[in-house]
Amino acid sequence: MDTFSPTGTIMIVDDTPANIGVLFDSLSELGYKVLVAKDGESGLEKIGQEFPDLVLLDVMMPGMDGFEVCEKLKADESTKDIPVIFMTALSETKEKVRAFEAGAVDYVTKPFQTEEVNARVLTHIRIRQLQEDLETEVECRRRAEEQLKVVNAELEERVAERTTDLREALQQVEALKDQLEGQVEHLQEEIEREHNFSEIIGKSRALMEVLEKVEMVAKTDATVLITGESGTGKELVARAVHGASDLSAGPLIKVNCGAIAANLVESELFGHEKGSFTGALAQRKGRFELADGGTLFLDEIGELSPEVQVKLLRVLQEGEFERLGGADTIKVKVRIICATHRDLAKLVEKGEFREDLYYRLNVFPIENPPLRMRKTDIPLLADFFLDKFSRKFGKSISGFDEAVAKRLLEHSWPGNIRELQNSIERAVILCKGELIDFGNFIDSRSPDKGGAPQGLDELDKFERKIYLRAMKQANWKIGGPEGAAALLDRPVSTVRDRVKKLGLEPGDSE
Ligand SMILES: Nc1ncnc2c1ncn2[C@@H]1O[C@H](COP(=O)(O)OP(=O)(O)OP(=O)(O)O)[C@@H](O)[C@H]1O
Repeated sequence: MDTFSPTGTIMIVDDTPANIGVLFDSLSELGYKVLVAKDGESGLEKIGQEFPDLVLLDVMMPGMDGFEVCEKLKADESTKDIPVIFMTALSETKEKVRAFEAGAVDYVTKPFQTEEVNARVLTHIRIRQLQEDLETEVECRRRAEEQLKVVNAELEERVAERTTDLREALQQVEALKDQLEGQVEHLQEEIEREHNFSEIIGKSRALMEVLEKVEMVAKTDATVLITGESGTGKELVARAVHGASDLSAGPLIKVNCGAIAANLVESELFGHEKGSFTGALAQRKGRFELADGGTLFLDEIGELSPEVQVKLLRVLQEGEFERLGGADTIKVKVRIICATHRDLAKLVEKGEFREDLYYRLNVFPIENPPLRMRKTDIPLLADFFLDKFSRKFGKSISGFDEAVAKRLLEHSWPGNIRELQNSIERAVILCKGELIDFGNFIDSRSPDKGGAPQGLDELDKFERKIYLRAMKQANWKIGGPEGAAALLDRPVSTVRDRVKKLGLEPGDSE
């Protein structure tokens, strides 16, 4: 059902009062507000003031006729949308066409039926209102769309800003992650290194460089030549290379080339068949055979005799050898690590060491720095040995007194870590209190009788005493199984050097 009710303002422009009267009554009765004008000019003026919702316009009027009024209304932006219904007595189609051309929406023919006029008025008011509603809605939508566009643009801008922020943050996080991963890797390597080489005490840069080299070479099968002064831990480094290698499950066989009597070196290295020489009571496997599938550590390689150097070269080149007195060729897979405290290059120069063997051995050199070049390790090592020997001898010694701690750092340690270790072992034995003091470094029960040259410090004096005793016991022989070197468990060349430096001679007193 149509619920549209007649509301709004209607302007009647007509020069015939009777017409106005009829229309006024019937439209007012329906509920419209009705305005009237009696000619074109005043009608136009009133419409411009009141803006009615519809105009009923007479065509034939004195002065300005209906067509002209209508054209003027349509030409004015403020009134052009007001619907105009012509009232005409003309039945000529031409006139009606003209009315539409002037902008009318409809016409009624005079004399008119009020129902028809009412129905047309209501229809056009309704159309006009629907049109207005539509226009309002279109405008609302247009505004909403515009606002939406603005909001979208703002959002897009914010999203772009946020994306840039997030990207930057992400880049920073990634950089941080890389950095942290690097640090973790480095720390893991350090922990691993410390764990892998846990028996090697020290944190000095020089020692770390040695351990880095150990790690690098361990996984290869390259021959390693460890150099460095006596007592710097060359054997420990050799063990570390073996321990970190793929052969670690295999044996590590050590040969001290300097300690074996020259005539036995061959048999030691390559083995012998029963009866191959006097005293060869049974077949014996040499160290090369024993080391098969593992590592052979040739310590004091610089002490090898020229004959054995040739044989060693052959094994290294061909990986095979024969036992002494044997005919069978034995093949082995052995990784070689050698060590020396001597300058092999100099020995080559002097013709005491084969050049070709030197190059075979010197594939991957590792130089162990002397203790005086890594002083930061001294307190760590001293504490380590103090702890070790305190336990061993069941003593509770908490440390070193200040003077000793200072002296330990100042001493030049010609015998390196071995010397430090031996000094601390003796001091622990002699120590009666809780702290190691200077007195513990001198054997107080055998006072110095002036046999030692002046100028040696306490540690050197003690070393002198030890060497002198060993030399006396060995009847002043340095090499050989009963020589002083074997007694002291030190290389012949070292003992020879020290005896000379300490100025020891038969007849010296302690
Ligand atoms: N970094 C270290 N941490 C703990 N102990 C060490 C360290 N370096 C060496 N030592 C100890 O010092 C002693 C001497 O070390 P090692 O025998 O390895 O020295 P070397 O250089 O082979 O000596 P040489 O040339 O006289 O044979 C050993 O008892 C060893 O355990």
